[in-house]
Amino acid sequence: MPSPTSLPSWKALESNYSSISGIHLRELFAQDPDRFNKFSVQFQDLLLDFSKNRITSETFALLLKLAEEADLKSWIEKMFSGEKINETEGRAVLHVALRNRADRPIFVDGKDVMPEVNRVLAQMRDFTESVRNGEWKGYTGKTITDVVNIGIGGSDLGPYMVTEALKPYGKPGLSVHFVSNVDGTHIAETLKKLQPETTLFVIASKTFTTQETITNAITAKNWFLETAKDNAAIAKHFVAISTNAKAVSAFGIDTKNMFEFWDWVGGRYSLWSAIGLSIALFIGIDGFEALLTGAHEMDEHFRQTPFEKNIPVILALLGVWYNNFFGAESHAVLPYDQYLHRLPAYLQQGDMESNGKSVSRANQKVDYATGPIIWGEPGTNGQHAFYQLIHQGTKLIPADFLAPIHSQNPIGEHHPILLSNFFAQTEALMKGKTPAEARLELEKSGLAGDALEALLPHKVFEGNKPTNSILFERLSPKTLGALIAMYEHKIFVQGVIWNVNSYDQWGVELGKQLAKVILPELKSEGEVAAHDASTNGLINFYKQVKAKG
Ligand SMILES: O=P(O)(O)OC[C@H]1O[C@H](O)[C@@H](O)[C@@H](O)[C@@H]1O
Repeated sequence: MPSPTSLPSWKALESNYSSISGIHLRELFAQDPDRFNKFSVQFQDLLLDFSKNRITSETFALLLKLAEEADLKSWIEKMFSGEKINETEGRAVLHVALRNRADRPIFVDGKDVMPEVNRVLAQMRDFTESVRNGEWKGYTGKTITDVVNIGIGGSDLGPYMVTEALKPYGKPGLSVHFVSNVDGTHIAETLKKLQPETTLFVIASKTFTTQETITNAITAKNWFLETAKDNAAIAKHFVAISTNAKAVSAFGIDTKNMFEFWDWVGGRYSLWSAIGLSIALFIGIDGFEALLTGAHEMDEHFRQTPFEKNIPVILALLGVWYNNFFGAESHAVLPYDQYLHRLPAYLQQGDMESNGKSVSRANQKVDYATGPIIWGEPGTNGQHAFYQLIHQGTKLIPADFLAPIHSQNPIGEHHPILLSNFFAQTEALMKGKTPAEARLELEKSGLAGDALEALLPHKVFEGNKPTNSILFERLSPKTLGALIAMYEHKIFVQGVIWNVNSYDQWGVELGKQLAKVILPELKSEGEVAAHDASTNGLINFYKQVKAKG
């Protein structure tokens, strides 16, 4: 696979960029009344309007050509057929198998993975149903009222984001909590609200070696045993989700209370696996399967739809366009749905851990930009915080706006007000306000002369800011599944174009290694001198102040 910058379409995009970068989106809309129809796609209840992007038909055709030249079609087939496309770890990448509702056989090392996937799903069904219907009892015979998922990264962000997003579908009387941070405050504040006899801990860790998770799990176990005083009671209150049975039983959880998944499931792509147990406990297994169905249907759309109508492909190509040709460094995710408040945080791991790479699949340092910085907040909160910079700052921030047509809480005028802000912001970002328009407004307000001239430049909005608008009927489990899969495939496509392995994460290792060295130093006597002056200084300052008590 050659560097993307050597592809003919890349060169053509460079000259396309030079010819269109001076054109305003206003002009593009004025030139073509059909622009919305041309640059929007509908898939089931979801509409993607990408017409407010700085592209012409020629740009779009060249971007599609880039996908062809990057051999995207065959990469998609490689992923879906279980090829080991995570080369640095020698693993297949098969989150699509977890939601393969068609049960199409998928082979890894000559073995169909589907029977195992279905076995664990059935195990999840039995378990979650018995907890939810009260058959599963705590050690004193009480039903479970609280589930605490202990995990971090991919073993936290997905289930947390989804249970927040699907709150209206949750079982009354059953609460889910998430503890991820090794900061003792996180678990302490969570446990304050809970009773050991009615709490179920779900210890979620692919490797079951993650320091944060094991530390939190031990604290949870100690807290539980302080009251229960009987190791045998653990079986009723602790279950594990992992690929590492040995470590699970070493921790003291019976492997019959373990839900398995496999090394071909990446952490940040694992909410579809048993890692989704807290989701299934909260919304029920049928709701969880609806989430899988939504994702599966997006998978099929991605696999089978020509690129020009393929939503993840289009989103990915537009991202490449701004990242590599306009030099945009970040991408904002702006959900106009309070239930999606954790979506930006979830996609930070999904996208940044996947494509935050600088070595190519050919093991060479890349000389072009790869994954963007992902950030965002729900609308309208963001409007009153950072939109100023998007509108009038010096940086180009492409953004995704997402919203449901129907609110889950249709109270008074709230939802039309929310959506009017969505539409107004994307319009304002696109159109801006010209100096002539700003002048007219100021004149109407009675301002004139020097005062007007001084204020005028501050009142001008350049506009020409690109946005994607993603509307869907309502935030159901199925639609949410489709939305998440849409972003997963967007990330995949970008990884293919940038020629990086989106499925390893070596960048998380160095800090872990160094923390292991420093932890004993924090506990030992005397000053440390083994590090650089800054690190020594910080550690020794900590030790001095700590010693004072
Ligand atoms: O599920 P685990 O094994 O505890 O890993 C939790 C997280 O650890 C690291 O930060 C990375 O490898 C992440 O991708 C992963 O999600």
